[in-house]
Amino acid sequence: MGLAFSSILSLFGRKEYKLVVIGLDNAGKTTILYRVTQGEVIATAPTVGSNLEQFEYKNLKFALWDIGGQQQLRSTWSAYYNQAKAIILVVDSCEIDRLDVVKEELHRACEDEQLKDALLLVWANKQDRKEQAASPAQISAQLQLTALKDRQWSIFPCSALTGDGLSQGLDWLTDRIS
Ligand SMILES: Nc1nc2c(ncn2[C@@H]2O[C@H](COP(=O)(O)OP(=O)(O)OP(=O)(O)O)[C@@H](O)[C@H]2O)c(=O)[nH]1
Ligand SMILES: [Mg+2]
Repeated sequence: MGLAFSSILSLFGRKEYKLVVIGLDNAGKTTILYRVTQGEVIATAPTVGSNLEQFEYKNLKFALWDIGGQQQLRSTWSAYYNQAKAIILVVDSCEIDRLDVVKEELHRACEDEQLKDALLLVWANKQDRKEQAASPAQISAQLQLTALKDRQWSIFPCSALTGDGLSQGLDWLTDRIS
């Protein structure tokens, strides 16, 4: 049965894994999307709706969904969760004032039945702003990541501008998928 299934998969091409990027407005989600899929930093405008890009990493195929993070758009996030292999939470590490709101949104997402088996990767973005950026440990504590039960999660510092930390996050994901 397993063999037959894998032959069918190879007939129609390799499986594609769905990743959904969430986070508050201005966190850097769209910048990360294009950094990861095109390898460059592009000028962004606030996302209304979503962006979808496909990419390959370590021989795995991914569909990366980036959703608008403005307050009035957050109720639409769950419409993207179906079949997601992982949720990627992008946090602006310099916006410590809004970590409480991030925490609420994250814990709401984690309670969604559609995400019960999804991996959680947290990118503590904007670490290039060294003076202002909170550390992953501080962000992890504020978001109460250790309170997430039955969930594989990890947090990585990163900068969409410099590209630092993005491959470490993707490595963590692919190690758990392959
Ligand atoms: N310094 C710094 N700025 C960043 C970084 N990543 C993104 N930005 C800037 O943050 C701003 C918002 O980036 P976006 O990628 O549009 O943010 P978003 O999360 O997609 O926002 P919404 O679409 O409104 O949800 C832009 O001015 C980016 O250039 C980073 O790593 N470091
Ligand atoms: Mg955006």
